[in-house]
Amino acid sequence: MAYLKVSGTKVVDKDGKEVILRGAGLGGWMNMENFITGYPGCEFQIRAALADVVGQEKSEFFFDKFLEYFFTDADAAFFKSLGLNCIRLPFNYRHFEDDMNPRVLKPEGFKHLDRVIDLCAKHGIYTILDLHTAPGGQNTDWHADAGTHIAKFWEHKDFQDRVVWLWEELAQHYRDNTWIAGYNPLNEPTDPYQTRLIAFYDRVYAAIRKHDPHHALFLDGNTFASDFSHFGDAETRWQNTAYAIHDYSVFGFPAAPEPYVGSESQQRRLRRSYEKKREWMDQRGLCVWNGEWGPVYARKEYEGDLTESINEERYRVLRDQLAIYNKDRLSWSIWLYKDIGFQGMVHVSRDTPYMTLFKDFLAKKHRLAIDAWGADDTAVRPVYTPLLDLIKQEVKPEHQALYPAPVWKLTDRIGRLARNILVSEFLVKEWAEHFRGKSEDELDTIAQSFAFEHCLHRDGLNKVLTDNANLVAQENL
Ligand SMILES: O[C@@H]1[C@@H](O)[C@H](O[C@@H]2CO[C@@H](O[C@@H]3CO[C@@H](O)[C@H](O)[C@H]3O)[C@H](O)[C@H]2O)OC[C@H]1O
Repeated sequence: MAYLKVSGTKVVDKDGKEVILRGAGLGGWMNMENFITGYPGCEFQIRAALADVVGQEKSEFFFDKFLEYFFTDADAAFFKSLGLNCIRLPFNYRHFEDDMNPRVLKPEGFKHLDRVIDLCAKHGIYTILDLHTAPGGQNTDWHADAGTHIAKFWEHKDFQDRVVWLWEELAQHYRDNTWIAGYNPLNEPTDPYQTRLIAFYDRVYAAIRKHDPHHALFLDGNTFASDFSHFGDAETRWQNTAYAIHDYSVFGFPAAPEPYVGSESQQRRLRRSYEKKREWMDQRGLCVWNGEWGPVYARKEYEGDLTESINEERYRVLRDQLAIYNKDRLSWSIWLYKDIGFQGMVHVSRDTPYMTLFKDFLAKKHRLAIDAWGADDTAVRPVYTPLLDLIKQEVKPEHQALYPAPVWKLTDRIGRLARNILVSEFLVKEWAEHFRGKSEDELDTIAQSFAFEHCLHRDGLNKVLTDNANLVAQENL
């Protein structure tokens, strides 16, 4: 088999035939995330806390088992059966490099990544490798696993040097694997000055190409993959490269300004926000990949009787987004394949050992709104309103919109710092304490909760995806 390539606006195979990549992201796996796997804060915090409670060896055992069960042959077979052909694989740099031992490759990092790439290949599924975290944090959010809202990656050359080094290692390891559709060197950068991102991309491009002239690159726009306005003529320096937008629509989230009914003006808004993100590529005839998109879903335990109607509305957003993408023959990767029940195509059943163990804790997390993604802060809003009012009163309006504004409003910033970073931090130990005294067998059973066999399917979402797969197959879209 030969490598896929980017040619003009398309991804093509060796015969120049267009291949539209349609799939999902394996978030929460080699880069764990709070709302996906159910812990508070960031991955580095819960890993340290679990080691404190059960010891380093048992903690490593648990996480290794978690990585194993999270994606197996059964997952790949199911994924393929939905008519999808590509999985984006987000991973945390810490699997490959220790902060206390920089630039020394940890070969064990390849264990599960290689395994899943091969499993996917066996089922005819392409993969895209996504470095989802970088030393210091390349963006302001929890999924950069830095524990802070300041993206230090942009301020320390050494952090950037380390990522360039890591991609050289990865490129050497994967250069011959034709089932890898390409590399996505940095998830959702937020560089407040914009220019440092382009300089970094120039460096990482050259570093990868030194070892691997074949694989396509998928480069995210700045500010959570939404803004290419400062890319200038950079595309002239980068060959075999596609550009990644992340096309989340506010209509797919609890913060939607109004119920989504698919009205003309709502559809126009969906399309406008998508077109704005891809403007730079369209002006230059470049290839676009939508690396993340998709609504979150209501849950019976929180939204009660409204659950089904809310979710029907979200499926409608999904269908309308897909109609837009089909028209443009867009390659996309929906967020997300598996989780504990908020956004995934499959989710861990509530009667598993993990979900039973954490039932009350998860309810508390929800009440305190300590995960940022799709948060419902109703129960705690009165606590934070005085802080918001104070800032509004005391800070000049022109100083209130700190980057990444306008994507982050003032309320988002307060929520991120006060709830998602500060309050979360206090709950890390409580999460880890649930494991105290557990034997290896018990830890294994808990980790097994994430296995495909113990997951339920989000049928509404999967039906939209398979209907779409049938449609595009019939109509050659
Ligand atoms: O790991 C993923 C992560 O990659 C993803 O990041 C978020 C993407 O959306 C950001 O906000 C959106 C920016 O564009 C506006 O148009 C949308 O309305 C916003 O939702 C957000 O700040 C990022 O954290 O999110 C999910 C993680 O699991």
